[in-house]
Formats: sequence, structure tokens, C-alpha cells
Amino acid sequence: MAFAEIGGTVLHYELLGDPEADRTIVFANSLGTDFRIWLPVFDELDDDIAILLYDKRGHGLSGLGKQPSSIEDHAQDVIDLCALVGVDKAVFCGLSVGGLIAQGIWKLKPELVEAIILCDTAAKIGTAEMWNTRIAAIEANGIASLSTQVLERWFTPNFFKEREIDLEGYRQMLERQPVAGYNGVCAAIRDADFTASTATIKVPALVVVGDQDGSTPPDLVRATADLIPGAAFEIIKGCGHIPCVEQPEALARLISRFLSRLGD
Ligand SMILES: O=C(O)CCC(=O)CC(=O)O
Repeated sequence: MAFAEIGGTVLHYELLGDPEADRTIVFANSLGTDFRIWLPVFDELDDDIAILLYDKRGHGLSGLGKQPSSIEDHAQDVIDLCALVGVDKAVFCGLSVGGLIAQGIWKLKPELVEAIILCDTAAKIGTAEMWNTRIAAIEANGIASLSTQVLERWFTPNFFKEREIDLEGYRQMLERQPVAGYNGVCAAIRDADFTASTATIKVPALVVVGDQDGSTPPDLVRATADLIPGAAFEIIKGCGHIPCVEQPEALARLISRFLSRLGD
């Protein structure tokens, strides 16, 4: 466990893998989760890479910081964290809002980006009305009042049936995020639109989505892949919104194949 003061708050992060490796992957997680969602993928990846995981402000063990913060603020946190730990180029892999943050890093500091992996995300997610309705409901009744609906978008019916105990664990993760942090990130997603800057991505890109993603469905994610010249687009079968939890082997296979094509 490591902590650093970044952007006026304390961020929780972890460096895993080979610290001497030539390549680093920085993972950014989704709304209502902390960085532990990436651990099942980490377990499946080769040993010869360094991994930087972190909890965005307002989530996990990180401080709340200024709320709401914009996606650009979150992206700047990652840029500053990379500088702090000595990473001057990395593959950025983001899930959902983490994918918006990865797109924000490209917009703010493209020279930091060796390649980009966008999981279950888009250049613009949802409408202002949808996010304002969610923010108001959570303000009034708390995250637990919506958690079953959220989990039904995150995971397939099969996951509900076969992995009841894990499901309960992810419910706890979701419900324990601070309301101000969760709603701050909802507002940041509401206000983000990276359509123009994402169309300028010139590094290798892999875009992945679960076939049963209820939050960012395949057609939405495919439209973002279509913005990026040469991007590979992959659909993971039997998977909802969180492939790093529901199908970590399949996601790790796609990531490993993508990395192997980048060369050394
Ligand atoms: O998962 C995210 O980061 C944002 C997309 C979303 O709305 C997830 C959910 O359905 O709660």
C-alpha cells in the first residue's frame, strides 16, 4: 500500500510487477470501484511488465479532493502520479470512467501515452439528464438504494447465479464509496466529451467491451473505437460492464496479444 499527495489530496496507489520492466501499464478503474478490480487481470499477465494501480480521488482509500472534479483533473492526477513514481511513458488501460480518464491523459499529455486500452467506455457516456437523475437519487437515498440496478448493469445474469458471494463483495465495494466521491465522478462523466480529442489518437489502441455490458453497450463502445484510426475492437462473450472481474482471463489474453504487437 502506498500513498502520495497529488492534486491537493492523498491518493492510494500500488506498483506491482517487475519494477525494472521496460513497459508499464497504468490501470484506471470505473465508477463505484477501487483498484482491486484489476487484481484478477494482473494475476493473468506476464511477469515482465510494471503495473501502476491507483484509486481516483473520491474512491477507495484516496481522499475526496475537490468535488466535483473534472475528468481532466482526474487525468492530471494520473499524470502527476506517473511523474512521482518515475514513469515517463506507459500503456494506459481504463475501464468506463477510467477510459475517459485515459482519453483525458491523451488530450493533456499525449507524449506520456505509448498505447491505450479502452474497456467498456466511450468518448461520451450517457446524457446530462441521466446523470442528474442518478446524482439526485443518490443524494436523497444513498448508493445502496441503487446498488442492485447498478450491479445488474455490471454483471451478467450468469454471474448473479454462479458467483453470489463475489457479487455480495462487489456490492459492498460499491456501497462503501463516499456519496460525495461517487456523485462527483457522476458529474465529471456528465460533463465530459472527448469525441474531438479521441479522434486524434495516434498511438496503438485496443477497445474492448462485454457483449452484455448494460452501462456502455457494445454499439456505443464500437462508435468510439471507430473514431480512432486503426483501433482494434474486441467483444468479450459472457461478460457485462466489468471484464476485469467477470472475464479476467479473456481480458488478459487480449491485453497480452495487444502488448506483444507493440514490440519492445
Ligand atoms: O462505470 C462507470 O465508470 C460509468 C458508467 C456507469 O454508469 C456504470 C453504472 O452503470 O453504474
